[in-house]
Amino acid sequence: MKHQFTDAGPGESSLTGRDLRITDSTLRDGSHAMSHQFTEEQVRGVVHALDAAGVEVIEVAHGDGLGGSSFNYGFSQVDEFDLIKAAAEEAQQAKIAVLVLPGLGTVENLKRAHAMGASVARIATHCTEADVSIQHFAAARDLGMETVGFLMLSHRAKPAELARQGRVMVDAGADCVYVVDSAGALVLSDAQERVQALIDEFAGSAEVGFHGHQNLSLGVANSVLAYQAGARQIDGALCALGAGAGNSPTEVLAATFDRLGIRTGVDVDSVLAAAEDVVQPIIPRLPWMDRSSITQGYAGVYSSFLLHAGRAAERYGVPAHAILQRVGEHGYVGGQEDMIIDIALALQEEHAASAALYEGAGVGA
Ligand SMILES: CC[C@H](O)CC(=O)C(=O)O
Ligand SMILES: [Mn+2]
Repeated sequence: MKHQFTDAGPGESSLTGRDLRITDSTLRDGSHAMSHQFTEEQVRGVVHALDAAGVEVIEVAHGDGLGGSSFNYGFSQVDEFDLIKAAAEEAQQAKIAVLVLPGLGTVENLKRAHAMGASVARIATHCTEADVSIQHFAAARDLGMETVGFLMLSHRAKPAELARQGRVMVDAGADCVYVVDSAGALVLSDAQERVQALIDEFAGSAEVGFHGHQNLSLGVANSVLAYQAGARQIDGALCALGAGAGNSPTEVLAATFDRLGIRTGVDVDSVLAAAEDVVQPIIPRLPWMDRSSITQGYAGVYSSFLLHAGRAAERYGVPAHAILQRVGEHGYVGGQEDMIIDIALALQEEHAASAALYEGAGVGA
């Protein structure tokens, strides 16, 4: 059954006649791939192009959400509140969204983002920890913001458990809850079953969204399956700019849904131009499915760990994909970035020990 939005309200569009809302996260998830170095000029250019293409929600923040700029996660070049303000000034019709991870971003950060012009609060927790979002939903609703819950690393919870966690967010005030495939680890029916479980649980009382990553190259296919299961909010990023192998490319989502006759309200030609003319020239490295990012999808590792693992690999002389494989085996979650160093040191020690053994045995002498 197709869902039609009619009038503006929380979770709804002021546009009529579209079946699905695309939220673009180039300026938030893409911040991971940019090592959080977006400038105000770049933000204005991307917002202008997305807005003109008809994208209705544009997320802007540090890659790890409000308050993420830090030694542990990486410092932003420009204060995210200045970027949010610039985005809100630039947007003619699009809403500006922000992401908050309770424990990292605070209610005070949310209030400040709202004062800068953000009107959608996306509140993210690990997929089994939805209860830590409750006061943030209350604060967002008090501010009159549209509210979206983000259940991260959704592959780590079975559909029924994810639905229970989604219920916690809806009861706390979420207008929509996303199945977030942070590791790009969900394979087709895995994504669809999780979306379906939330749809059944909410029974129309809240929407369901899907946020994909390309580590196994399934972001767009999973998004289509999510739509077919009932998701009505789908995330993307121009040129796939996002953590790991990147997000589902917004321009591919727009083109694919258009070919399926599913209306997104996004003009395909304009969004293709936005990707090629505005984003491609400013990014140092296109997200790609290489050994490390595929390992993330395969082993179920948080996409934002990619560049942290790359830096540790360089520093300690061990392969990034080996670090990520082990992160997957340990099941580390967002916030445990420092364990990447621990693993790199352990791998370095193991390599040194096996090299000594090799030499001691006279092999290669
Ligand atoms: C660190 C927040 C994270 O990047 C949120 C997200 O986009 C995801 O979990 O995929
Ligand atoms: Mn993401």
